[in-house]
Amino acid sequence: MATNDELPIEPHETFDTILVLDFGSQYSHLITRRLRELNVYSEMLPCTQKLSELSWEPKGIILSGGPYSVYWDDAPHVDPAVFDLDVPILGICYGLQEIAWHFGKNVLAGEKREYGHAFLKVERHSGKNTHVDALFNGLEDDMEVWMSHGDKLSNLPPSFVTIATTSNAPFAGMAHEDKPYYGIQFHPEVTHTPRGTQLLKNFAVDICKARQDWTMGKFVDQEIARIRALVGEKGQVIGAVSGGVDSTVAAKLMQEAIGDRFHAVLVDNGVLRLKEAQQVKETLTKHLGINLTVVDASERFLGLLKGVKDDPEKKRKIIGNTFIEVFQEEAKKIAAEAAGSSKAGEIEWLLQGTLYPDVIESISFKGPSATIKTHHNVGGLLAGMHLKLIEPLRELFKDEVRELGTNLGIPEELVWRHPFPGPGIAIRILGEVTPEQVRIAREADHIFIEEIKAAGLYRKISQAFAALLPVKAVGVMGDKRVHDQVIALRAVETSDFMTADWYPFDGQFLKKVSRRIVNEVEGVCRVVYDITSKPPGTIEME
Ligand SMILES: Nc1ncnc2c1ncn2[C@@H]1O[C@H](COP(=O)(O)OP(=O)(O)OP(=O)(O)O)[C@@H](O)[C@H]1O
Ligand SMILES: O=c1[nH]c(=O)c2[nH+]cn([C@@H]3O[C@H](COP(=O)(O)O)[C@@H](O)[C@H]3O)c2[nH]1
Ligand SMILES: NC(=O)CC[C@H](N)C(=O)O
Ligand SMILES: [Mg+2]
Repeated sequence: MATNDELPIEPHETFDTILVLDFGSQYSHLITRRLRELNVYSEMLPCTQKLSELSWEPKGIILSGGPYSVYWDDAPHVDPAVFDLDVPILGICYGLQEIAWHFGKNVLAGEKREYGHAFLKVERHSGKNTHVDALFNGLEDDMEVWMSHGDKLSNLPPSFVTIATTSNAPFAGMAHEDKPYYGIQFHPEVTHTPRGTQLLKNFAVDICKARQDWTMGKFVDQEIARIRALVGEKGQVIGAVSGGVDSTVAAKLMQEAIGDRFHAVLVDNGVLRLKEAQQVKETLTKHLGINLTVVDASERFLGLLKGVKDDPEKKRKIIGNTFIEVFQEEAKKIAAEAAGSSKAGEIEWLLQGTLYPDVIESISFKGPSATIKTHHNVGGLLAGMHLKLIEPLRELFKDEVRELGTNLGIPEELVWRHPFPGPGIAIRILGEVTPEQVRIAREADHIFIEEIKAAGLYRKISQAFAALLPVKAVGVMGDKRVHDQVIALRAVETSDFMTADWYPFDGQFLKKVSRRIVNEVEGVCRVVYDITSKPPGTIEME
């Protein structure tokens, strides 16, 4: 493990790094993911990144796809200084067009758009110019690829040769005769291009000569060393820990790094899942040795939520703000308790479970996307508390966090838990949140999840829950008329939670869940299944 003197501060300083410059494609982050799967470290920055402001040297640069046309007046362009760096460059789709535009201004709107599968013919040049073939080395002459473009090159820029064609795109692949510059019109990062990962490997490993040494184990060692150096010998850290995978993994890292100088706090806001606070406490304390305080603030939260009926944003704000208040009070208490002891230092740091997609969103050159709903945010704690942030997962994607959690010995059922929002069941109870409504929603949710697990479907589904609708329907139970509430089940499949599709359960499964909920949960006489994708729906109900 590194000592403080030789402390590796950022992964790009120790690992050979491929820089992805993002032009706004929906798939840009997948390029980074694919490279990391090859154990090549990669980071993504906006396409507008000034190279003079970059403090580290990439081994290679990939220009991503994007929704613009390079010939538009307001199209984004890469800092021309990338072509002065002595590193290989690969342009993908818009990226190819950007290279062509830089060298020849030769891109225009095609007569035919090309979306979906296409057959690529590779052109080899061995003999005179072997390096231009390097991108397709070891790949077949005919490849299935995936395209998504409307623009095309009118001709090759000077000094480039064709390395691949499709029936609609005579310049589907090009390479510079002397320099390691390549462009491809198709997307190697999507699974619909079956040999795409091999192509990215050819670029990163063979052409850029990047070492394949990015592993979770090394990342953990570095991160622990970095945390120790940041916090110092005495510093104390407080962390909001929900029992969700992100905050649990972050907490485990902190605990490994600084032991009992890390204080994890779980706020029971009265709208957690059934018996959740107890279970999380047990898992974190007993199995993971994390010093967790559960603050029971359920009455306070439910008191504040009383009477809030028609405005979901109001619920979210009440919960978000009260989280902050409770957390601040707790930080003060911990500091006061530690004040007398010899090891005590001030609480200067706040742990957050920020992931790479959140970072990407906030650095996007397009700016953050429109607010659909206010996600409760521990970042809001900063103003009053003057805490500095530690975000050990800020370079990782969710599936990498799961891998890291597994490496750290966190039990599988915790690592693979479905995400659960901070405002909890409150945003799954449409209408007023009362203790009785919480009971109904919780019990129904518990049955639904129990059945999903029993059917072996939990890992196939990305997120599932029961919501409680604010309407009553008539039913007949035991020959008596009932007038009770309606539960809506929701289960979705998604890779990034930005878009999602509802899960196609079979009828028998739904029958069983419905029967159990109506029989076992008092106050419910009907169950419906939500078959809305996102968009236009969102995953949560409010
Ligand atoms: N009940 C809670 N008590 C303390 N902190 C919480 C609570 N709920 C949420 N948080 C904080 O808010 C952060 C964001 O919540 P979010 O649900 O996105 O992440 P998570 O709970 O760690 O993981 P997951 O996405 O798997 O649910 C958490 O990482 C945690 O710091
Ligand atoms: O910690 C959180 N605080 C919130 O306020 C919040 N709102 C939504 N979510 C989660 O975000 C993902 C996308 O949800 P939506 O489609 O409903 O926006 C889903 O996984 C949601 O559960 C939240 N998580
Ligand atoms: N996917 C892309 O990068 C598309 C690039 C460009 N907008 C085109 O239509 O050709
Ligand atoms: Mg959560």
